[in-house]
Amino acid sequence: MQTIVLGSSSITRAELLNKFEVPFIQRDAGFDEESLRISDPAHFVYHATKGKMQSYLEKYDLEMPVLCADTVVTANGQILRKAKDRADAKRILEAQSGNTVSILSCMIYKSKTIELIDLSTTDYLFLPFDTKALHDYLQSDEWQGKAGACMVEGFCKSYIKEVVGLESTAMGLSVEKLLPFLTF
Ligand SMILES: Nc1nc2c(ncn2[C@@H]2O[C@H](COP(=O)(O)OP(=O)(O)OP(=O)(O)O)[C@@H](O)[C@H]2O)c(=O)[nH]1
Repeated sequence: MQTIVLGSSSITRAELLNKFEVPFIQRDAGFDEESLRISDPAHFVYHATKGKMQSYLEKYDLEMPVLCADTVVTANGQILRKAKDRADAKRILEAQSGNTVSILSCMIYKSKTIELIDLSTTDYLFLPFDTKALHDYLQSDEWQGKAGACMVEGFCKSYIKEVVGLESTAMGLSVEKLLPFLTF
């Protein structure tokens, strides 16, 4: 399998590619999502991913295929992105406690021969988060750098009452959907 570029600074996305044994190098795409003024979650995550890809291609060529992605969490129709600080993380997590949450991940894979664009959603019905467990999680700083301050494989896992969709999508990269295209 050809080595690709993960055009992302995300540790989680790197861990996902390693889990699926996809050979890659990692480069930051260097796009500022804060520049986007889009309230619709699907539009936001798509344009953020397009922006990352465009930013990457301004700096690098396509000698190696490149993969960019973006993830947002939504609850009550709001976009819940990465928390700015612990208080923001508390607000964001409380919006998800006992609630239906959708996590949207968009990815764009581009090589000299193909371009794949995928936008997937994983829906969770969470039980109410235990107050002390939430406090301890907030003290841990694990919420930092995570869309929605959420870790579906970590803190949030024990509160999952129902789930529809891939866990990888919820973690930031729908790798299972990418794999068939890596041999093109
Ligand atoms: N471990 C973990 N990480 C998550 C989860 N949900 C979202 N994330 C991560 O949250 C981050 C969402 O922020 P993005 O702006 O999409 O990506 P980033 O980390 O800033 O990295 P770039 O691609 O360089 O922008 C990504 O790194 C996701 O992998 C989760 O449930 N578990």
